[in-house]
Order: sequence, then C-alpha cells, then structure tokens
Amino acid sequence: VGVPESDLAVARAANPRPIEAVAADLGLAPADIEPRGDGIAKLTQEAVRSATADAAAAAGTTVLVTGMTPTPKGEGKTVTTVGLGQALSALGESTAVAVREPSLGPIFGIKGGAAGGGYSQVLPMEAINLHFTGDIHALTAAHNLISAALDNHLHQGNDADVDVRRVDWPRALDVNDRALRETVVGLGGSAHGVPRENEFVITAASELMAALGLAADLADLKARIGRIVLAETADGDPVTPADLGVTGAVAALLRDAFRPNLVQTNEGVPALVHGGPFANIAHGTNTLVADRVGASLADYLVTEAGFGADLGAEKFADIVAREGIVPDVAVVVATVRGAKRHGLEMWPADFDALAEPDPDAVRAGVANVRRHVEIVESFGIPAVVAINVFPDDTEAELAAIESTLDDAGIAVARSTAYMAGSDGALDLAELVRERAGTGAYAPLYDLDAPLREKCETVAREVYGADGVEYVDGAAADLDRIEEWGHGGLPVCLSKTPYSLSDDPSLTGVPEGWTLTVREASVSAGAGFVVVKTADVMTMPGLPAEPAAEGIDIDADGDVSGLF
Ligand SMILES: Nc1ncnc2c1ncn2[C@@H]1O[C@H](COP(=O)(O)OP(=O)(O)O)[C@@H](O)[C@H]1O
Ligand SMILES: O=COP(=O)(O)O
Ligand SMILES: [Mg+2]
Repeated sequence: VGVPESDLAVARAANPRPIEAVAADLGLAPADIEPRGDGIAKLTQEAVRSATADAAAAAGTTVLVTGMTPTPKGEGKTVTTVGLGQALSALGESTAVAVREPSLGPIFGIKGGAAGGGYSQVLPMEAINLHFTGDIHALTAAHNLISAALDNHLHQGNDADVDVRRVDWPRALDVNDRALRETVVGLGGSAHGVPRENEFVITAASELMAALGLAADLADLKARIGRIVLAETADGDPVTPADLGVTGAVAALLRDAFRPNLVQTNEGVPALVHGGPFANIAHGTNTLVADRVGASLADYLVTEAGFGADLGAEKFADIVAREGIVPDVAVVVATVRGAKRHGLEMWPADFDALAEPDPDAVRAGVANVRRHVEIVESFGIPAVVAINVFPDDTEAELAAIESTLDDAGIAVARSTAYMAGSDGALDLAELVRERAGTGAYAPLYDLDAPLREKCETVAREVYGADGVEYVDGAAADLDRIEEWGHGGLPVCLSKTPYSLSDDPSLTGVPEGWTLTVREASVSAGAGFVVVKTADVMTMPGLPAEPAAEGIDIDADGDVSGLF
C-alpha cells in the first residue's frame, strides 16, 4: 500500500489468483467459463442463461457508485467501486464488482484508463485497457456492417426507398478523431456507391453498444438489432436492419461480445467487466446481463454509472433499474479537487491551480456534492458520500468536506482505497451495509408520459433547469418519434458531464437557466429516445497533449505509460 509509482506498476506487482478460483467464488465451475488469456475468462452461454434465468431472483444487495460533477480527469468512481467491493469482501461479504470496458478513445486521449487505479483496480489492467476480449472491436465491426449494408442497398437500387438525406446511422470507430465528425462517402463515381454525408461516432456512442448493454439474452439482442431505425423513406417511414436483411449477421458478430467477461481486482475479488457506453452520450453503465449475473451469484453487487448523478445515476434509475436491477444504496464520490473546482467556479479545470490548498473553496464546492445526493435521493435511493482521498489532499480540505456534509446530516466516509485497497474503504463499506435497503426506489417518470414531459422532468428535477427550450428540429423529431409509436420509451439525455446544466462553464449548482434541446432520435434497438442538448459531441477529439504520446512498448512487449 501507499502512493503507487503508477497504476501499471501496481498491476504488474499483483499476484492474481487463477481465474477458475475467482469463478468459484461466484459458484461457477470451470465448465462455466472460457479462459481468454491469463486472468481473463468469458462466461459460457449456458452459465449466463442459468445465472440470469430468474432475473427477479437477483436477491443480492445492489450498490450503485455515482459521483459529483467531475473534472475531466474523473473523481474516482471506478477506483471507489473496486475499493468498496474489496472492502465488502474483506468484511466477509460475497461480493462482485461490475464495471464497463474501457474505450480506447479516452485511453489515448485525456482521461486515461477506466480500470480503476492504485490498489483498487481490475486486473490485468494492460489487457483490459487495450484489446481485452475484443468486445468493442466486435461492436465496431457489427456497427459498420450495418453501415456497409445500408450504402450497398442504396448502390444496388434502393428498393426500400431510403431518403439519402435522412440517414441517421453513423459509422463507428473506437477512437477520438474529430476529423471524422462530418465526412462524405460514396465519392469517385457510380462504381463507388451513392455520395452522401456521413458522420462517425466513437463506438461507445453506438446504439449497438447500448442495445448490447440492455439486452436480456441473445434472442432479445437480435430483436433489438432488427428494429434499430437507420434512416427514413421518402414517405417518412423508418428503415431498419431487418429491412436490409442483416439482423442475423450483425447478431452473429456479437455472439461472444454479449457474454460477460470475468476478471478480478487487486485483492482477487470477482469483477465482471462488460459493455462500455459513456454516460454523457449514452446510458453509461455496464451491461444489464453482467449486473444480473453479479446480483444473482453474489450477495453484494457493486456497480458504477458514469459521470455525475445527473447523468449515469439518472439513467441507471430511469432506464436500467426498470429492468429489475434496483440500487439498494448509492455512493456519491466526491474529491477535494472536484469540490474546489466548483468553489472556485473554475472551468476548464486548471489542475495546477487545483493543487493549491484552499479549504474555503472546497467548502463552497460541497454544494455540488449535496445536489448530487439530492438527485440520488429523488429516486428513493439512500445515498452516502465517499470522499475519495488523493495523496496530496490536506487534512483541512478533507475536514471541510466532511464537516459540511456532517452538518447537513449527510452520511459520509473517507476512502483511501487508491492507496490502501480494502483497508482504505472499510468505513465506507460499513456505512453502505448500514444504509442499504432503507429507501424505496421509484423512477422519476412514468413511461406513458409524453416525451416532452419526460425531458422536462429530468431537466427540472435532476439538472435544476427552469424549463426546456426546443430548437432546430427537436420538436418535430419528438413528434415523429411518437407518431412512430415509440413515445413510451424512456429518454436518454445527452449532456455535458462538466456541469449540472448544459453549459460546461457553469459550475456549482446553476440556477435560472433553461435546458436547450436541439435534436432527438429514437434508439429503438437500445430502447430509449436520445435527446441531444447544446453541443455534445458523439465523436470526441484528442487533446493538445494526448496520453498516446506517453505510451510505449519495449522489445519484450512490455507496455509503459498506461497510467
Ligand atoms: N484517490 C486517488 N488518488 C490518485 N489517483 C486517483 C484516485 N482516484 C482516482 N484516481 C485516478 O484518477 C483517474 C480517474 O479515476 P476513475 O476511478 O476512473 O474515475 P471515474 O470512474 O469517476 O471517471 C484515474 O486515472 C485514477 O487512477
Ligand atoms: O461515462 C463516463 O464514465 P466515467 O465517469 O467512469 O469516466
Ligand atoms: Mg469510471
């Protein structure tokens, strides 16, 4: 324990258990897993089926880890998820951790890995952060097979009468590449297809990623693929992969990607790492099937929803929990740097300045933490705050967060899981066990409410907006989606994660503002309506100094610079 030289150094020094022993902790026999390299396995189709057969029997306690409005580096939800899982296990609880698979975009961009960190990470971090078991590559291929089939359909005569100007299916790549946001395909003459504008999204934003994340089983995944709305006909009718006859091929490409991956934490606790949607542009949680496996095979499932409670936790509560994975308690992760940024009203976050001790700014920024606690409690889910302690945090700043929350009657515990693993999260684990199950979950809105009402409910009650303004074609989009019969779906708002509002520069708890909705599209395969606000990007760009510039490999194949 102690401040690690790097996440990679800790990962390399770890002494992982045989994956069969990890599986056995969940009651899985060697025949229930398919090893995929050292310390990695996929569950077999049969193991998934039997573990999720009676989804309602997921009798375990589900802990949802969410957070405050983060800085671009993240405030430690994944670290806390792993650390808390290790602490519950150290207290003798049968525990499974469930987190998403990292996207290569942030790995080579700003954020870095998504496998946790320090003495609270999932291992083997190099494999997990790079190609892992190939699920995201399979999703990229499947996504682009649909694109190729659509453009081939246009080239072969367009029997489905697709309106080339109303194609809403991008191409996908697992990369941050702003140059692909707007492209043109089919150039070069009639032999090369039909010229049309085309955008790329990062695979984490693909509707296929969301469909895989919310499907109950392979048959459901195939049905979801078949009903994805790719485009419209000249008469305004939807065109789907089923219309193109490629549903089976796409589902076949995802056969293995649909099965959850089993790995372990630094301390050998079972970890299901599966699915990878971001929470700003999609629903931001790992797969439902992994949650169901974890909740069914362990007494405690600790799982994470991306970004702040305004994004991942709201989507977990209004989309995932309706499928039966109901959080019994939520952990809101807060940090000194995160609170300080809000207290200083600093955007973008200047990490050098944030390193300067400033207890007063920290205390002022706790208002943002409290707002996220209120958001979680608005779903009837009891919340505890975890202060994720960084090595350079001062006692005065930590005490500023603790005392402000104590005074407000909010349960809070420090976590030093990054430096100390389970030993650093025992207080948090005790608090979680104490508060779990003391609430009564309810989604924020009924599914039969109009789409506009759902948008306004989230805007007002979660984001704190005074209302919603629909600009560009957003109102017509919502009307058309309801005409198509999809009005009963939940909404998945796509919003900046760096503010409770849709303006990243508004820190703290913004008041007196209106949410701007600029477009809506139905993700009929995922089972929600994506509502885009302000200028959220679905294809991020690399920063001025990409993390890629610090990553290297030596002649023995050892990778360096992966955090
Ligand atoms: N307590 C901590 N001390 C030092 N680094 C940390 C700590 N918690 C998280 N980190 C690092 O910060 C980054 C974000 O952590 P992560 O758990 O991925 O946050 P989130 O899931 O909220 O985005 C990672 O590089 C991680 O290693
Ligand atoms: O979707 C975002 O997830 P993190 O907040 O864990 O980076
Ligand atoms: Mg995370």
